Amino acid sequence: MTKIAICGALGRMGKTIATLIDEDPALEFVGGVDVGEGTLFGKRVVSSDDIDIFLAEDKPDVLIDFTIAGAAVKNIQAASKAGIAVVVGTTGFSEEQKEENRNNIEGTIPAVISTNFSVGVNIFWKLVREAAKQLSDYDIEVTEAHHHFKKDAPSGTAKTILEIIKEEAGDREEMYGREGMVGERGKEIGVHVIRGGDIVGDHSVMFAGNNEVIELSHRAYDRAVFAHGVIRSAKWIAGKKPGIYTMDDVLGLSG
Ligand SMILES: NC(=O)c1ccc[n+]([C@@H]2O[C@H](COP(=O)([O-])OP(=O)(O)OC[C@H]3O[C@@H](n4cnc5c(N)ncnc54)[C@H](O)[C@@H]3O)[C@@H](O)[C@H]2O)c1
Ligand SMILES: O=C(O)C1=N[C@H](C(=O)O)CCC1
Repeated sequence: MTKIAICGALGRMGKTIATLIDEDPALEFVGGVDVGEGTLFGKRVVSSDDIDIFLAEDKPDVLIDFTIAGAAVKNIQAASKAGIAVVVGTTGFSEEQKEENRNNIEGTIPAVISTNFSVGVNIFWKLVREAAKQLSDYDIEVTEAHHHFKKDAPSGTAKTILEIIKEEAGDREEMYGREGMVGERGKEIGVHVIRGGDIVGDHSVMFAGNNEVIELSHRAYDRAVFAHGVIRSAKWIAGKKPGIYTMDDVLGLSG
């Protein structure tokens, strides 16, 4: 039985993940951490100020983090001190925060980090990579849409898409929306962010050439698609050697 705790337990993703853990006979939900205290599936959710005591007392095998970047850095540090594996889905990290996470993880604990835990998105990234490689001279536009409450922009998934495109099609300037006379320009990637309603997560990449357009897109209809990938990662990471792993490792798609 793998014991799991969640940081951000009372949030949208926290509750979705806890529901799947509760239904899985191979997993035990031991509680969580959030800004305020509460209970979830009969287990305590403590204030983030008490994370060290919580980890020492409830001893999870894996700590899952779906909070906000600043909080996630501290939670990963606490897991590292306690020697607990982590699965991190939080997005919006700065380069400095990513470096801090690497320092807290490498050589100390195993971690799966992904900007998107949906299996479909991980395959979508591979399709985008192939298209960017083959169509490196086309104009490329990235569009993402998320719900009204999403804090970071562009989404972590869109940032991963931008990294992939640049790796395959060469470095390009990111152009966030356009207004006025846009005139002549060099190679760029247009980035367009939409926020509204309860959109779970849409991403699309358009490759536009002369007389033709190829568009690749992924749409999530339910947060369960992310949560299922998180559960798969939590089962996979328990007992692994220290280091940072990706969903490719979890899904056996690397190499
Ligand atoms: N990687 C993925 O597949 C994936 C999927 C969905 C969401 N996300 C990311 O997960 C994060 C959370 O998304 P959400 O929709 O669940 O947000 P949310 O706002 O519903 O939930 C976040 C929770 O974290 C809590 N929190 C804030 N600071 C905290 C702290 N210091 N310690 C503990 N808890 C704290 C909040 O109170 C809240 O309950 C975002 O960064 C989002 O982009 C990633
Ligand atoms: O709802 C969110 O917030 C999501 N965040 C991730 C991102 O930033 O890419 C994944 C999709 C949903």
